[in-house]
Amino acid sequence: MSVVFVAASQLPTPFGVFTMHGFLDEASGKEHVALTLGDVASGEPVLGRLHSECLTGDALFSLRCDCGFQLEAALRAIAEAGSGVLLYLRQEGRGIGLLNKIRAYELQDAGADTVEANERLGFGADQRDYAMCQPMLEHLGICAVKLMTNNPRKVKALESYGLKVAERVPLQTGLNKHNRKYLATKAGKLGHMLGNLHQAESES
Ligand SMILES: Nc1nc2c(ncn2[C@@H]2O[C@H](COP(=O)(O)OP(=O)(O)OP(=O)(O)O)[C@@H](O)[C@H]2O)c(=O)[nH]1
Ligand SMILES: [Zn+2]
Repeated sequence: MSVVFVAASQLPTPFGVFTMHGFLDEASGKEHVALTLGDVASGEPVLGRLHSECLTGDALFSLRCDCGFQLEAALRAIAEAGSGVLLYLRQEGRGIGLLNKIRAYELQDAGADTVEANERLGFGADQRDYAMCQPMLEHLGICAVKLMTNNPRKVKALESYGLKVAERVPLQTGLNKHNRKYLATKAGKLGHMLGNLHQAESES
């Protein structure tokens, strides 16, 4: 896989001033981003998140999923820790793309769950691969992470690329009445570890 670093700049956010590193995956043409804060290349495990693109949740305030809430919580946690990394991966809709995700939402509006909807459209339940993470993290000098995720596939994927996941840090936030079924399906069919899901349902 050829993932090349292109440029880096500052990215001030409400949580802190991150450094934004831009990468091009030459095979797919996808443009990925890493946000870092503090010293991430010390060799010690850094707080990290692999965040898959969700235009609807990350930018359009959608309550159908938990993505936007997780993005904010992860950046906040990194800022509080004083160092860490968030890889923003352009694998929208668990890899099926935005327009197909809207097709899948249409099927979900008619009663399908998130997995059934993908399958009815001829896709796998989760088509993501995380191969781009290895060269991105290597460029940043990161070999070990404390990974903020509820998704065991992300842990396995990083380990399969020779990266060390020193710890899994649960990232449960943003439960509301619109995403309750979606999150239950993630736990039931996709293996997400969402044991304390019902602790903090927010009104929407
Ligand atoms: N196909 C499809 N994709 C969805 C749906 N809801 C959210 N997504 C996508 O699912 C992905 C969620 O990614 P992440 O935030 O990395 O979350 P995750 O794999 O659930 O694991 P965590 O690390 O625990 O958050 C994003 O790419 C979203 O666009 C849906 O109903 N159908
Ligand atoms: Zn989402």
